[in-house]
Amino acid sequence: MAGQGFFKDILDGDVFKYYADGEWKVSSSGRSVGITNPSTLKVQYKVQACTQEEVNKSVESAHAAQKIWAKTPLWKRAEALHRFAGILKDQKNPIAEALVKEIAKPQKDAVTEVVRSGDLISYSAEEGIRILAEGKFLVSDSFPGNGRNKYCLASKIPLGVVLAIPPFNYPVNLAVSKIAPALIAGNAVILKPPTQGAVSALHMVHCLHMAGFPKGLVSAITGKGSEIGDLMTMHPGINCISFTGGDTGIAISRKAGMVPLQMELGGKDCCLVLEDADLELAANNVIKGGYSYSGQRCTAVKVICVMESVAEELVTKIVEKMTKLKVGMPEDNCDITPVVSQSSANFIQGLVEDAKAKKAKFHQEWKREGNLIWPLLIDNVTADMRIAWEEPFGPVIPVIRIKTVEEGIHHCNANNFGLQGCVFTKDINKAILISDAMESGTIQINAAPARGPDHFPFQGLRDSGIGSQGITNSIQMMTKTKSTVINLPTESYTMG
Ligand SMILES: NC(=O)C1=CN([C@@H]2O[C@H](COP(=O)(O)OP(=O)(O)OC[C@H]3O[C@@H](n4cnc5c(N)ncnc54)[C@H](OP(=O)(O)O)[C@@H]3O)[C@@H](O)[C@H]2O)C=CC1
Ligand SMILES: O=C(O)[C@H](O)COP(=O)(O)O
Repeated sequence: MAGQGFFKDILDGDVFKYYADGEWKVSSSGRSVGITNPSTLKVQYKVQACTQEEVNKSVESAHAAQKIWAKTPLWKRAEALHRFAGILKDQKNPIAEALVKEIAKPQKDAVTEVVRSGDLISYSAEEGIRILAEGKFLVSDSFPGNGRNKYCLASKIPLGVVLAIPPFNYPVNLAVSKIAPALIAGNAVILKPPTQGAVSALHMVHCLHMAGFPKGLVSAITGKGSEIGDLMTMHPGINCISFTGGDTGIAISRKAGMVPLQMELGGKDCCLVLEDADLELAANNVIKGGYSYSGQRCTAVKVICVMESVAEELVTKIVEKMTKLKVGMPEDNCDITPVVSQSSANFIQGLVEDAKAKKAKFHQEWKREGNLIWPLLIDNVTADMRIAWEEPFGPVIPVIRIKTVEEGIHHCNANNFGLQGCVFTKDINKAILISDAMESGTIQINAAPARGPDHFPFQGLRDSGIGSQGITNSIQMMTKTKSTVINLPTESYTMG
C-alpha cells in the first residue's frame, strides 16, 4: 500500500506530505490536491497544495545545500546515487502500485519504469564520474599573434539549483532522468511532480531521502502546475529548468529568465513504411510502439505513412494483431488501460469524431467506457482531418496512404513537431537518406520510436523541444564552464 511500511513517514492522515529541508512536511496552506484514479474515476490520493512561501524556502535551502554538495568529491556523490538506485529498486513493488493507481500504468510496465529508473541513476553516477573528471587545458600560442605565456584551465561546474518538472506518464523515470544528472553534476534540485504521478514521485523521493543526501539538496514541492508552476519557473533562485510535457513547455520557455532550458515536449512520431519493408516487423512495431500504455508516450507511433502498394497488406496485419490486445484494468496487466483523465479521453474522442465526419475508414467500432478507450486504427486519413496532425496521446493511430516516399517525408516535416520518427525498409542506404530528410530529433530504422535506452541522446526539434536529454547530454547541460588562466612571466615551451 502507498504510504505504508517503509514509506509510512510520507503520509499524514490521507494526504501525502511534501519534502523539503530533508523532512516530510505538511503545508501551511491547509489545502490538498486530489488525484483521481483513471480506472475508478474516484479520488485515490491527496497531496499538499504548497504555498509560495514554501516554494521560496525550498529554493533558499537548495542554494545553501548546493554549496556543500558542490564541495563533495565526485566519488562520494556517485556513492550516494548508487545507494539511491539500490533502495529504489528494492522498493519497486509499492512504487509500481502507486503508478497503477494514479496513472493506470499496467502493472508490468510500472515495475519496469522503476527498475529502469534505478539503472538510469546508477549509469548517471558512473557517467558523471567520467565526464566531470575531465576539463580542458589550452595554451595561448595556438591563436595567431600569441606566444605560449598563458595556460587556460577550463572545467565543468554546476549551475546551482535545477527545477525538474516531469510529466504524468513517466513520473518516476522522467523525474530521475533530470534529478540524477543534476546531482552528479553538483547541483541542487527542486522537483515539481506532475499532479497525476505525484505519489509515485514522492515514493521515489523517499528512497532518495533514505540514501542520505544533504538536507535541502532535493525538495519535492506538490501542487497544481497551473497554481504554483509559474512561481517556480519564474523564481529568481532557479538556475536551470528541465521540463518534460506538452505545450506548457513552450509557454514556460517564453516566461523563464536567463536560465538554460531542457525541454522535451510533444511529438507526432511518423512511421514511414516503404514498399520493400518487412511488413510483419512493421506491424509488430506499430502494435508495440503505437498502443503500449494506451499510446500515452511522446515516442508512440502517432501516424503511419505507408506506400499504397503495400498498405492493404500492412493494415490487415495490424488489424489482426490488434485483436490480441487485452483491454481492461492496469491491475490485470492489460495492454490497453484507461487514459489518464476524462479531459484526455474527451480530446481523443474529438479527434476520432472529426475523422469519422470527414469519412475516414474505421477498422474497429469506436468504444469507450469512462476513460477506457478501445484501440482504433483509422485508415484513409487525409490532411483535412485533425488526427493527421494532432497528438492524441491515446490508443488511436491514423493511416495515410502515400504514392511516393517524398509525400511521407513531407507529411512528417509539415507539422510543428520534430521528436522522433521511424522508417521500415530493407535498403539501408535509402533509410539513411530518409532519416536525413526527416526533420526529427531521432529516426529509428526498422523499429518503433523510443527514448530508451536512457543513455542515448534524446531530443525534440522545433516544437518538440530544446536541448537534448539522455544521460550524458543531461549532465553536460546541467553544468557550465569555468576558465582559470595562468599568466607566465615569459613564454615557456615544455621540452621532451
Ligand atoms: N517529449 C517527451 O519526452 C514527453 C512529452 N510529453 C508530452 O506531454 C503531454 C502529456 O503530459 P502532461 O503531463 O499532461 O503534460 P503537461 O504539459 O500538462 O504537464 C507536464 C508537467 O508540467 C506541469 N505544469 C503544468 N502547468 C505548469 C506551469 N504553468 N508551470 C510549470 N509546470 C507546469 C504539470 O504539473 P500538473 O500535473 O500539476 O499540471 C506536469 O508536471 C503530451 O503532449 C506529451 O506528448 C509527455 C511525456 C514525455
Ligand atoms: O515521455 C515519454 O513518453 C517517454 O519519453 C517515452 O519513453 P520510451 O520511448 O522509452 O517509452
